[in-house]
Amino acid sequence: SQDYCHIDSDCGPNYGSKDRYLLYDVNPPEGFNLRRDVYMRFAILAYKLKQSKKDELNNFKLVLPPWSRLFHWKYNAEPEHIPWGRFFDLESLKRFAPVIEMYEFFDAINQTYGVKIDEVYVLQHFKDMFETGNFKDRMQIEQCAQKYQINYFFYKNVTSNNVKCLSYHGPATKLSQLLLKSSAKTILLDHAEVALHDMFGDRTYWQCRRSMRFNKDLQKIALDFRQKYLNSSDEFLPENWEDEKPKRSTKGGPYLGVHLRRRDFLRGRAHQVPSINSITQQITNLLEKLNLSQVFIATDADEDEYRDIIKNIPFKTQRYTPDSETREKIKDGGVAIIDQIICSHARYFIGTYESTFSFRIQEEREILGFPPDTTFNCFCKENTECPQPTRWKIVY
Ligand SMILES: C[C@@H]1O[C@H](OP(=O)(O)OP(=O)(O)OC[C@H]2O[C@@H](n3cnc4c(=O)[nH]c(N)nc43)[C@H](O)[C@@H]2O)[C@@H](O)[C@H](O)[C@@H]1O
Repeated sequence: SQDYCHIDSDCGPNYGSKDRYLLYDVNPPEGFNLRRDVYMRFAILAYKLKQSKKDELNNFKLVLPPWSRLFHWKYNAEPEHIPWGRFFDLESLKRFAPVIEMYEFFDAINQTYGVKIDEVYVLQHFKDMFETGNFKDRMQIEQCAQKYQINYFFYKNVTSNNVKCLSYHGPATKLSQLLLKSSAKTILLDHAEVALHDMFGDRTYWQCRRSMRFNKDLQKIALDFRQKYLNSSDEFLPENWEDEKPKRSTKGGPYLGVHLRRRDFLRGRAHQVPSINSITQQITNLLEKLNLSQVFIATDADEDEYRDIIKNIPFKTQRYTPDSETREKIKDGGVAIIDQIICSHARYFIGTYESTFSFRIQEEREILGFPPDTTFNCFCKENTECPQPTRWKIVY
């Protein structure tokens, strides 16, 4: 019979230490770039806990949920647990908040037979929130609104005997009240996306965002591509994000960067998504207006659709397509990041209305120091004017 590691049993090398572990998981259908935003809410919580350290209960490490079975990605082996270090620079993340990879957590508590999480809280919205318009910050253990199935990160041997549903409205940082009342060694918050940002767009938000530097191998692939095909070399950023200074003078490489979200957006957002003809027109007009002769297109469109998009653009077009060996190594997430890096270094960027993929590119360009006019642009349904993205400018 299996045995599990409990708070009382000193079954791992670090189990006797004062470290506590905060785990979180996100609603399965959520995509890569919303998950990056949820990470920020919890990294800021971990950062603030560390700053306010008063008692020994306040000793949390935030465990990074592996990238398992994302709805939009293809996985070869099932199930696959991709650690954060494959996409991000762990050292940079750790300079902001005390985060660790899931495998480091497993090592620390020695889960030879599996892990039983001491306390699990499944976050849910208050049932009456929209009816009564009560948007005050509050939290309360309530009946689960939906049947809940334990399936943490697609690990069969991560379970819990102590699961409660927590109706919640407020920023993730308010959860510190709950965490510091408990003395559990391991706490998992599921449906973490229910908790909001503490202060969206303030200095701490941007520090956290700046700490999310990409994995260095991916940065190198993107730089090689820009040098080889787009006549673009690197923009200066200091080695350490903490040394970055405000600037607005970045010019970017001599190309237009485009992010075109297609696939499920064609169904879910048909009233906003432009036709192929309209896209061709808008790209051509922009290239002429900006006096640029090449465009880099990041898109989730398939090859046929991509060919239809570029066939009537009378300028040089580029798309990043890795060979099969590279794709196997960097996965769909790596390709997405390389697309984002290349778009974020363009002289001018135009993205897709309300796509979090485009939002992350805009943030990257804010960090790089581009003038906002060259960043906060999106395609219109027709080749006319339409609402443009909110300008969430960087704060230092
Ligand atoms: C309709 C909603 O859309 C939301 O997507 P949205 O905000 O665009 O932003 P993402 O969640 O990042 O987009 C979903 C996935 O599509 C792929 N993708 C999109 N655009 C590109 C691109 O230009 N290049 C590459 N390489 N990959 C791309 C990528 O795998 C990304 O993780 C989802 O998060 C929600 O779950 C929901 O599906």
